[in-house]
Amino acid sequence: MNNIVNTVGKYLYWLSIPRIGFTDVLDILIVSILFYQIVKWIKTTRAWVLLKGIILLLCIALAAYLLQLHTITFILANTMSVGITAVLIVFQPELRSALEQLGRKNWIANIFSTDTDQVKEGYTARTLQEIYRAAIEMGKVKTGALIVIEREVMLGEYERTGIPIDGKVSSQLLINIFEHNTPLHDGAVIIRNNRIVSATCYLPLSDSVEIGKELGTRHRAAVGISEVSDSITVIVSEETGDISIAVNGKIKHALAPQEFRDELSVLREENTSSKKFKLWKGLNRNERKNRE
Ligand SMILES: Nc1ncnc2c1ncn2[C@@H]1O[C@H](COP(=O)(O)OP(=O)(O)OP(=O)(O)O)[C@@H](O)[C@H]1O
Repeated sequence: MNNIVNTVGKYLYWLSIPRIGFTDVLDILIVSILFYQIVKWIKTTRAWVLLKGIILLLCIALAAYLLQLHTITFILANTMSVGITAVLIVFQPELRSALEQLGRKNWIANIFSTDTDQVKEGYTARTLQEIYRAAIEMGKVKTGALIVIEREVMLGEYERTGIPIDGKVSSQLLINIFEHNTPLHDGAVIIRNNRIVSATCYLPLSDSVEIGKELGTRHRAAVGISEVSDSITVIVSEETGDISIAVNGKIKHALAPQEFRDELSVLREENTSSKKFKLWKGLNRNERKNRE
């Protein structure tokens, strides 16, 4: 009898609810906020894609371990330690900018803010139509233009190199910005959430050898930004009036109007397919705003 009571007592001991003090709650709260802030930051950088890759690798490592696949477990365990050093080197610019922001940020306001201006709303058909119309018009008269359309990866550090605009996207505004001999025509325009956020932005230049020799720094800058982000960049050549698109480190040069329209429509499809659930509210709100 005593034995049974002792055994049950042992199990009940493990089942008993531990005492939670104020410091434990504070501890969990701080860790949760930190974790949330880190994930939020990662989501706005190209490290997000990498994080998904790391999670996949961890799943494979776990499966290999459970299935006793010793060689795969050994290889993954060893590459991961080297991988961490590689990640620190590759993402050195992002880490540096995060640490710089740490010093600049108003932390209390940031932690408790709903951060509504950071919410991605998705591009409306109207915005894409305005960009299309502006590029075609500028191409006809050979006005050089560089239009970066932000997607998941935030382009804040490039936006800060330019002059803030915060204007609704319209073909007239874009044409006006890139008009020769005006103060805003040099550099790139960045578009976020159907608004032109900044003009005269300086973009990183690509050193890819795949870019044709006939293409100069405007095209290199477009490819450069597409290498460090998931943005889509529209380039209008001042020399030829050709319209090109840079995406994922590649340039699609001298597009026909229909090809250009199709390339832009990718942004619209993103809203209506993969992000349907996440964005439907924001999209409607945005469309309503645009109709007003
Ligand atoms: N790093 C950069 N970031 C943003 N804009 C840039 C950058 N480098 C160049 N530009 C823009 O490109 C213009 C120079 O274009 P350049 O003639 O060298 O390029 P290109 O690719 O030959 O284009 P185009 O066919 O229009 O002549 C600059 O005046 C500036 O507006």
